[in-house]
Amino acid sequence: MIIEAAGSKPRCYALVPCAGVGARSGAAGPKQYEPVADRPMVAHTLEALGQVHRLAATLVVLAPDDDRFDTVMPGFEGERGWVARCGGSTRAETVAQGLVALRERGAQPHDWVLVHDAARCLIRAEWVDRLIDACMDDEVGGLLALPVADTLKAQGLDTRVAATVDRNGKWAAQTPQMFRLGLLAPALAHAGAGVTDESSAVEALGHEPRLVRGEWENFKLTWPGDFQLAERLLATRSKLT
Ligand SMILES: Nc1ccn([C@@H]2O[C@H](COP(=O)(O)OP(=O)(O)OP(=O)(O)O)[C@@H](O)[C@H]2O)c(=O)n1
Ligand SMILES: C[C@](O)(CO)[C@H](O)COP(=O)(O)O
Repeated sequence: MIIEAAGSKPRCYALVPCAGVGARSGAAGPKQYEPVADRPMVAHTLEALGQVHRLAATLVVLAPDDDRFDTVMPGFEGERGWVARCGGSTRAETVAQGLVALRERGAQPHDWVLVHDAARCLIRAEWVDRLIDACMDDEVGGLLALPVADTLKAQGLDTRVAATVDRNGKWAAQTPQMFRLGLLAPALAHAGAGVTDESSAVEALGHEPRLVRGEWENFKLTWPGDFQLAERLLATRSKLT
């Protein structure tokens, strides 16, 4: 259990892992800088997070040799926008290093950290607010996720079906994932570099994070075709607003 310091209300910080290479995307460089609806993907992500008023600051964690962010996001760094060039070779390492950077910037163990993939650029402020509302008074924290809608197949040899897996009660994890800094840091240290999301690390310590309904549109741009889909969705949004 994280003890709250007397008189100090927990703050919420966003931590955006942005140090991947995008190997599955087919892009020539890191996919977070690929243009989507006329802007680099990460610009959409950070614009949405900037509209979440309960976030005290957003920390973007870049690869140590990143030379693109400052060009595509001039003026991002300031009171509510922080950058740390300490990304690792896996997402979990990037997030763990980002937590150290948050501590160096004054975040406390009882503060909440909302980890959100740079690659989920269709996130909306209202969905982040939904997660904060659901988790703020929770002991552990939680994540946006969606109940699995398709029938699930387990792969056997040569892409043949080995079994059909019961989809009942199964959810696909999205981000943001929201945990106290003082729980998430030791959870990631315990889980190691290969863990694919924050929730699994927290679960491995015996906790049961809260599942908060996400949105289909909050998908992660992973494969080449995802970029055209995101482009179409963003175009529809700008016509509506
Ligand atoms: N070493 C890494 C790997 C991933 N990420 C970030 O984690 C998010 C989700 O990861 P994923 O979609 O897997 O991104 P990539 O690792 O870039 O893609 P791929 O696995 O296809 O190489 C992305 O915002 C990505 O930049 C990161 O910060 N550091
Ligand atoms: C964190 C995540 O986006 C939740 O679905 C996902 O686990 C990231 O996985 P990846 O293999 O790094 O894309």
